[in-house]
Order: sequence, then C-alpha cells, then structure tokens
Amino acid sequence: MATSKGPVIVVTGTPGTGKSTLAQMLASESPIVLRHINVGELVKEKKLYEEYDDDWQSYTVDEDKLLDELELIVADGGVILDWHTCDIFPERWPDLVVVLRCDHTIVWERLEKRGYPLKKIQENNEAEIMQVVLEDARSSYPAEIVVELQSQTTEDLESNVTRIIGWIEAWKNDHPA
Ligand SMILES: Nc1ncnc2c1ncn2[C@@H]1O[C@H](COP(=O)(O)OP(=O)(O)O)[C@@H](O)[C@H]1O
Repeated sequence: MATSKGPVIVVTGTPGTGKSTLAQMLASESPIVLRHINVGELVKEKKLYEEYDDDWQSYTVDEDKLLDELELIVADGGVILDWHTCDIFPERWPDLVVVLRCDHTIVWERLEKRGYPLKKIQENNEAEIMQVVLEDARSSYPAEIVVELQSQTTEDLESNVTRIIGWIEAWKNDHPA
C-alpha cells in the first residue's frame, strides 16, 4: 500500500536470518525516507500483547491491537516492516516482501549467541529447514512481490542491500513526487 511518500517493504524470515541488520541498512541508505519498524520491539513498547510466556521467553501478540497500530503507520507509506512472520499483514499492505534465508546451522549459532532457550532455538531451526516463513509469504502475497534472498555472509548482506535499493530507485522513478 504505497503512498506518495514511499513503498511498504516487508522484511521477514526466521529469527536470526538478519532482518533487523538488513532493514537498518536499507533505512539508512534508501533514496527515499523509509521508517524501520521492528515489529517485535513495537509490540513490547506499546504493550500489544496478551501475555508473556516465560517458558518460551516470548510475548503472545494481540494481533488485533498490533494491526490497528500498524495500519496507521502503513497508511503513511514509506515503511519497512521487520518481523519474523508476515501472514497477518493484509495482502494490500506490502509492495515488496523480502524473505531472508539462511543455513539452519548458522541460524542455530546466531540464536545461541542471543541466549535463546534451547527449545526456542530448536523450533526456529526446524522452521528454517521447513521454510515455513517462505511458504507463508508465498501463500499470502502475489508471487511477483515475494523475493527470497540468502543472508549468510557479509557479501550476501551487501548484495541484498544493493538489490533492494535498486528496487526502491525504480519505485521512485515510477512514482514521481
Ligand atoms: N548476512 C549476514 N552475514 C553475516 N552475519 C549476519 C548477516 N545478517 C545478520 N547477521 C548477524 O546475525 C545476527 C542476527 O541478525 P539480526 O539482524 O538480529 O536477525 P533477525 O532480525 O532476523 O533476528 C546478528 O549478530 C547479525 O550481525
């Protein structure tokens, strides 16, 4: 749901695949102002959850509240939504959906460093192997806006930034202010 201010880009993928790293770089290098929304942080900050699950060390998100909050942000355009799931976002929202992929052993190491409990690491590791986020993205949005990108190395990161910045440039040319 782009506005004259800019497109709506979803950056999604299993936790640890590199969404926030990529989204921050995109926000700082984009030729148009893009607001980076780390949805997990927003949920905590605005208390858009039902409860905190101690076992899983994660929040049970109140999806209605979250969607109401995001609707206002998305309506403004020029936003990067960074979250480990994407299928709750309405189909009309994104102009581009980037799904980051990573070797599951690397995801495991990254989540271990983050101090996640073992069962949470195992669950995410399995989700990456089963490409759950990619399948969800493909079943929720038109094929032509869903892009799968590898995010294992610094070279991957640089080439992903270059590629998406190229897409933003093209979007800008197609939507003169
Ligand atoms: N393409 C990459 N190559 C190497 N390390 C990366 C890459 N992307 C992310 N990382 C590292 O992996 C860790 C997790 O990245 P982060 O962006 O927090 O993932 P996410 O937001 O998907 O949970 C961080 O330590 C980050 O520096």
